[in-house]
Amino acid sequence: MEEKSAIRNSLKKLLPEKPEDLLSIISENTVIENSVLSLIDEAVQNLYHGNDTKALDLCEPLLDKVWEELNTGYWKDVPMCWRQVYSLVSVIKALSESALLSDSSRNIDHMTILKTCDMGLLMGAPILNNILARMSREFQEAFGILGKWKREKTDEDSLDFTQEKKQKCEDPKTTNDSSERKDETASDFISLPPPIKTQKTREVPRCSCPSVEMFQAMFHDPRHPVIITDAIGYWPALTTRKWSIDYLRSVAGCRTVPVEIGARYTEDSWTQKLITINELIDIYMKNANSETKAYLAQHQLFDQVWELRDDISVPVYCCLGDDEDVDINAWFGPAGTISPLHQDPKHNFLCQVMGEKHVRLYSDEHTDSMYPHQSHLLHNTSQIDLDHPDLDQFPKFSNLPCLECTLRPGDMLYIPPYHWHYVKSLSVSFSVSFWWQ
Ligand SMILES: O=C(O)CCC(=O)C(=O)O
Ligand SMILES: [Fe+2]
Repeated sequence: MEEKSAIRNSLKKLLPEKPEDLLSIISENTVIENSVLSLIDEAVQNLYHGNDTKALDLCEPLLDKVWEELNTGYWKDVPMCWRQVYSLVSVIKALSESALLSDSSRNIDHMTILKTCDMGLLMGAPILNNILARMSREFQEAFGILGKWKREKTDEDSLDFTQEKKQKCEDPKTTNDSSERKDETASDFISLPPPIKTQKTREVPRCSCPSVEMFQAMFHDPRHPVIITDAIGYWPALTTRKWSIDYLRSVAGCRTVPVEIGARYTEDSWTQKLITINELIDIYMKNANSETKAYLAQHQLFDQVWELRDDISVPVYCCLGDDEDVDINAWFGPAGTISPLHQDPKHNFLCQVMGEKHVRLYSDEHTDSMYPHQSHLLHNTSQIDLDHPDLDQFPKFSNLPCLECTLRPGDMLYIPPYHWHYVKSLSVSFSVSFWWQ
């Protein structure tokens, strides 16, 4: 009982002092109807006056109303104020739930509250210096969900590896080690896409931690893919808090995330759903050949789970662009996930943290021979299925030069803007991509 009220109090400390300050995130001339505004006002007043039951009961109809607004039309056209209100009501809901943890008639447990925070983080827009991310961190810590990896800053966290950085670029044929494929869960064999004999295929070159100037002169300006080695080895994710299935469960297992369900996003049966990371692991990762693939793909997990953000760093080379504006995405899934041949508009560092991935690359100079889909939604994706290439249907593709590689933990692949890429995981895999420009 005491522990529960301690949790509630530590969460309440994150709130602004006065109800007006919480309400101030809604701008004066908003499109939100007065009836909704007065419900929000009532919920906030009840929360600040300790009427948690009343505050919580007001949240359900409010969230239903906002949900409807969020799901009308295209996501990009949804007015930002509705997303902010979704976050605001999620804050009220999570706080009043935390106060009612001991109320046996309510059936609220730690998962209920984390789910409320996550729904706000996923559907809402950040408010009050990302209060929902701060609340979920506080909540996980207070509830002891962070387990044995509970954060403790050590000197090793800030280890600087610069002294060890060697500047040398090598031919991949001589440096590709034959390290064995290791993987913690299923190790069934995942087949590579068939080689296309008419294409001249080379390995992506590897370069050990070049200086920024050297990277710019050799790869960035001429826009050549390269695997930079020895550049991210100091990340806590690869050292002190070495990521593993157990570690991810411990830090983020209870968190709700969007996953893609289906072999690849070009298929009709492909869909998305919200599940916890524990469910992703238990249901989809234990059997590599499981019929249905689930992939936590292109998700800004690090804005949601701050503990994981502390385990990685933005690569130094991003200073060649606007390093304030880097999109960091997580890609976590079982063996056999496929990102079909596609292109993205920004520079990319695809960093491998757990497991292995096979990548094929084609230069943007050959876009004419890549047969992009006609539809607006898939115009950045090729119609060519690399796992079953049909060269009669796509003849111009047959003679293109191809680059390929296998990414292993510690590898950082530079993909220049608009370079076509196909990615298949060969084991349970976690990659982090940095898109920058
Ligand atoms: O790792 C993957 O499955 C795809 C990564 C990707 O397409 C990207 O980082 O742009
Ligand atoms: Fe991509």
